Amino acid sequence: RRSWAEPYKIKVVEPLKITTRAEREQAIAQAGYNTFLLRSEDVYIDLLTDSGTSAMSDYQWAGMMLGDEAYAGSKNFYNLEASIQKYYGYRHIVPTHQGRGAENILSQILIKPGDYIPGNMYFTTTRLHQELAGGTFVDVIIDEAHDAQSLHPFKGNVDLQKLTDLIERVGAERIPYISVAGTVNMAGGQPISMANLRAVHQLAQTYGIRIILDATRAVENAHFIQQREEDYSSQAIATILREFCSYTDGCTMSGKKDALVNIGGWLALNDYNLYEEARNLIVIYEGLHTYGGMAGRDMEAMARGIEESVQDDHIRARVGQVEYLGQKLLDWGIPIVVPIGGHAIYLDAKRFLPQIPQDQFPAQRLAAELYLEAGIRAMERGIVSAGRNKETGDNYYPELELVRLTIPRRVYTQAHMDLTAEAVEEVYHNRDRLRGLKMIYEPKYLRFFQARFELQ
Ligand SMILES: CC1=C(O)/C(=C\N=C(/Cc2ccccc2)C(=O)O)C(COP(=O)(O)O)=CN1
Repeated sequence: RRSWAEPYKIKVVEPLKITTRAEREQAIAQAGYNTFLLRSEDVYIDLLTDSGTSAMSDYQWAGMMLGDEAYAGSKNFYNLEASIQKYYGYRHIVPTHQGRGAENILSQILIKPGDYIPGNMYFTTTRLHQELAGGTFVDVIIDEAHDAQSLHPFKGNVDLQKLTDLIERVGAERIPYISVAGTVNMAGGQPISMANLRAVHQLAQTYGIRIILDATRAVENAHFIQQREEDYSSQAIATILREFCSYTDGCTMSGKKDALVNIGGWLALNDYNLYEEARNLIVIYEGLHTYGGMAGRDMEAMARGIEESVQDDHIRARVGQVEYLGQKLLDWGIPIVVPIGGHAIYLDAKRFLPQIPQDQFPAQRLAAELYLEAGIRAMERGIVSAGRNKETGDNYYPELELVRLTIPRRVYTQAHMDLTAEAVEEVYHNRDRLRGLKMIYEPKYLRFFQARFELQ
């Protein structure tokens, strides 16, 4: 079997600074042991997020020079609208500056206080916007998704019994929509199968309940459908994506992931009346309905990024790089979430650091240690990210206590992956000496972004 290589060559590079351990000890202490508070210049390999960190192509950069910065009616908006309609299949498009812009508008037009929004595992910003609109998120994902070691090929699947139970308990009129994410970030970038989404669609139709897709990484989800569902093994990614979206009534989108841009997003809706409401809120929160918080050049880059993102060679290489890193770690016995996800490797901090109780933030500690070891920045995806129950104020104690090594698209080489694997292995080798953290500053919302910690 011939090795695979990236379907692109590199034309522009950004030199990276390599720091000393002493410099990193100072930097992480000043950052309160929170990788979000590190300066980018103090980071060697930045695996914090795949959001907004991808490299654009020459085709996209050329598009940046074609920015029509007219306040209203920019031609780049119509190019973007056409690209979304072509590849995602939705009828009406409302541009937003990024995913949260779409989540804010969607929540305001669809959620009433006392509503329930079922979804396949929570996502931090999505759930917060649902709660700010007076809704309650209800997790209806299959149980296997909460088990880091389960090899279920589609851990993003909805448990139809859990969904039915909720609908029977609260009534369909209290459920403005079902929130489906493909892939599921907090479960480890895990896909939902086409068969399951089709079944959710059929169930939703019997109750007259809408489905809104979080399409942020739906192209990666299409890759797993192509690889793991036999009916789709010979279908193109673009074809799979269109069918996937056709089972939903609209989507929120962070273009900063699949769509290969540094800023951008949208809210897509098939229902004209909902679109009209969303379009009216855009002029309050995002600007005009033909730019939604983006410059013309950003819309052009995203229109072109969408086209590139659905190419089979691109997505195979993208997910292939994640699999390459994950397989190395599995071969060395490092505990990670399986199956390997689409955009990141998730270290299982519960198994990595069993000596640290969850309320001393093992994933937070592990992310800090990886930075100290090699200047590699990862993200805590455990108890700190899970936050507090909005009613009781108690910490959530999630099954999954993870450190996410998130791979930006078209940025790092295989050598960076090799070095990352070696650094993780080194930390694993010395893991017994690590102790917990205590939180010394806790923000009210999405605390993981700005919280500060000290060594126990
Ligand atoms: C599935 C999904 C996402 O992953 C997503 C953003 N992800 C991000 C960025 C992020 C957001 C919140 C906490 C930490 C990191 C990621 O690092 O994974 C958004 C919001 O989009 P936005 O950032 O453009 O507002 C909606 N849905």
